[in-house]
Amino acid sequence: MSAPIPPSLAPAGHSARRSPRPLILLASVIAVLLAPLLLSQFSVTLLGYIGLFSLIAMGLVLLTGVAGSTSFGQAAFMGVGAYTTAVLTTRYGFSPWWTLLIALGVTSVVALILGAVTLRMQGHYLPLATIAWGISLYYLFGNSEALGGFTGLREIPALSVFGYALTDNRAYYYLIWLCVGLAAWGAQNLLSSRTGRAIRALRGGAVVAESFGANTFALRIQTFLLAALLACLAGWLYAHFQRFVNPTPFGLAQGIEFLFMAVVGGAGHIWGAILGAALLTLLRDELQDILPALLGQSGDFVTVVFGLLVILMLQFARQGLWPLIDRLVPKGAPRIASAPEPLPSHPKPQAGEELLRVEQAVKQFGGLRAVSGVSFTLHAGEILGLIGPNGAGKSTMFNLVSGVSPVTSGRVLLRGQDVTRLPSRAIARRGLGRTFQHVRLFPEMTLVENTMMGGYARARAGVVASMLHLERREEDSLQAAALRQLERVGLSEQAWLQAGNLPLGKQRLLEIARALVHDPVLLLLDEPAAGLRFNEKQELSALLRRLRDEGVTILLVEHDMDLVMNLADRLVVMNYGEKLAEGTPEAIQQHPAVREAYLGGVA
Ligand SMILES: Nc1ncnc2c1ncn2[C@@H]1O[C@H](COP(=O)(O)OP(=O)(O)OP(=O)(O)O)[C@@H](O)[C@H]1O
Repeated sequence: MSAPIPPSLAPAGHSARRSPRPLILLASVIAVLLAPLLLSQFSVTLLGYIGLFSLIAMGLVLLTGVAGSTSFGQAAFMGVGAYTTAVLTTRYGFSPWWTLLIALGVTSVVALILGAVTLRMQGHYLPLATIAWGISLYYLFGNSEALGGFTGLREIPALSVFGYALTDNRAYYYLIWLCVGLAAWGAQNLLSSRTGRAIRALRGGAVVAESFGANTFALRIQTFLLAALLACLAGWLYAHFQRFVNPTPFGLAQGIEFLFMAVVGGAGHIWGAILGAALLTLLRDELQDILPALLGQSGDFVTVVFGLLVILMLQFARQGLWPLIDRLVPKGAPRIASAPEPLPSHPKPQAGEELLRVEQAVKQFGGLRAVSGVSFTLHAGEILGLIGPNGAGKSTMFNLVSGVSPVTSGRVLLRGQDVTRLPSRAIARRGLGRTFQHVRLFPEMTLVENTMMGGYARARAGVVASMLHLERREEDSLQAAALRQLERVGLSEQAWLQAGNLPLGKQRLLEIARALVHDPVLLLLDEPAAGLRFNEKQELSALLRRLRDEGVTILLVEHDMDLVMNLADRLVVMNYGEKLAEGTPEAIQQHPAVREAYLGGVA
């Protein structure tokens, strides 16, 4: 069945004119193709290095810029690729094309082991771990006699393609830039896909991505693996380009420089990786002659300059240089599919069906009982308000229901199924959608992209299908679902604007649209009226009432008594972690214990 998009959803805020971007891309490809014919041998070699470093910086864009996991150890993965082929070709006579497969395999094993051990680390522990393995692998290369020690391995054979030996730097240049082109295409595809959006969401913390049903640890591992494989490919190409390897280019200093490339170019942008690699490689080439002459002494002053450059970038252009360039070129109008397939939906509950049952839930934080034996039920088509004074345990209860933190004892059942011990992504996949007390959107992404994130669990395409752009139909369906929910919450006019441009009230509506794309059977709203103005609160009330009338079931944690009393069908009142009362808003307003403990003069 096709689901046409209403004409009212035509994209606003985009240029109707043709974007020059395809032409610029074509001109860049032609420039890359012609460069070896016009430039000196030295310049072609330099461009070859830029290509190699671009591959590694692209991996870092995905890993660090997009997924938010900082790595100083990518040079070590380049070393794994280079040394694997160096040893196998020089010592054992393997064909280089076989060694590519073996190197990718070895890198996968190393990356999966390192990733499994280190990627669970939070904060600064992960970068420290990447430094540790960067140093370890460097000394492993240097101290192993089998790997040629610090003097390295020589006479690595040239690659040959269809019997034609690539002994000329120009031929390598084309091979390297073919790899760069394919990697950039795949990475761009990935970033604009369902998986790419979930990887982007990792920066917002695991709780957000898990609330869409994404397995954040698996996403981190996949991104880590991808970055490692790109570095390995660069290392393999490097070994056959140089025909010689030693440990120096795979040390920590080089790992840091790769990170600089990504930061300077624009750590969140694939093209920024190429820009950063080009700028720093060309700058190093120029400065290593100029600086010693200028300063009258020899030494690695280039790294000092790079360090200062990165500090300045972090101070004045934290997103790197690419966004500054990108802003100058207008974007084309987005493509809107005309008749996409609908996405799979959760089976709809019967009116009045018991959706949620919380039985004697207890949450203990050390000596504090934040939730103490609370029970309640929620039926399909209801709005249930969870209220109570500050510190009463509402947010903790919200986290127990959504699986963000496990109960100490008691049970939570969703549609009759025990979900007590399930992680939040599994509960999300059973039909729970949620918003956050402090809005957790992605300000640089459009409203449509933000909303599409919510449909993660309703689509299937993984990393490989996304990189090869085989998920187009699914993407169309996700986009159509996102546009429909944006219209439902009244944001279709702004659909193609960046979410960061919205006032808080609209951002809260956008979070609701994102949760609705998930097709929730139960919607959890955590203080949706917090920080809203009077008009915005009225808009929110009207929307929630409309959603209830359309059959959406809502559990609402809210401080605004006017809003909650007028909206909720029933209320559960918590105080000091316990359930104080339960009933209709009218009954609650008359409840003596509630009046005394909480409502005071409001009732
Ligand atoms: N992770 C935690 N570790 C320790 N104590 C916690 C933790 N989370 C919450 N608490 C404590 O549990 C109690 C209940 O907190 P909770 O945030 O659930 O209350 P609340 O009703 O949502 O309050 P508010 O309306 O201010 O958001 C508080 O005393 C709080 O300090």
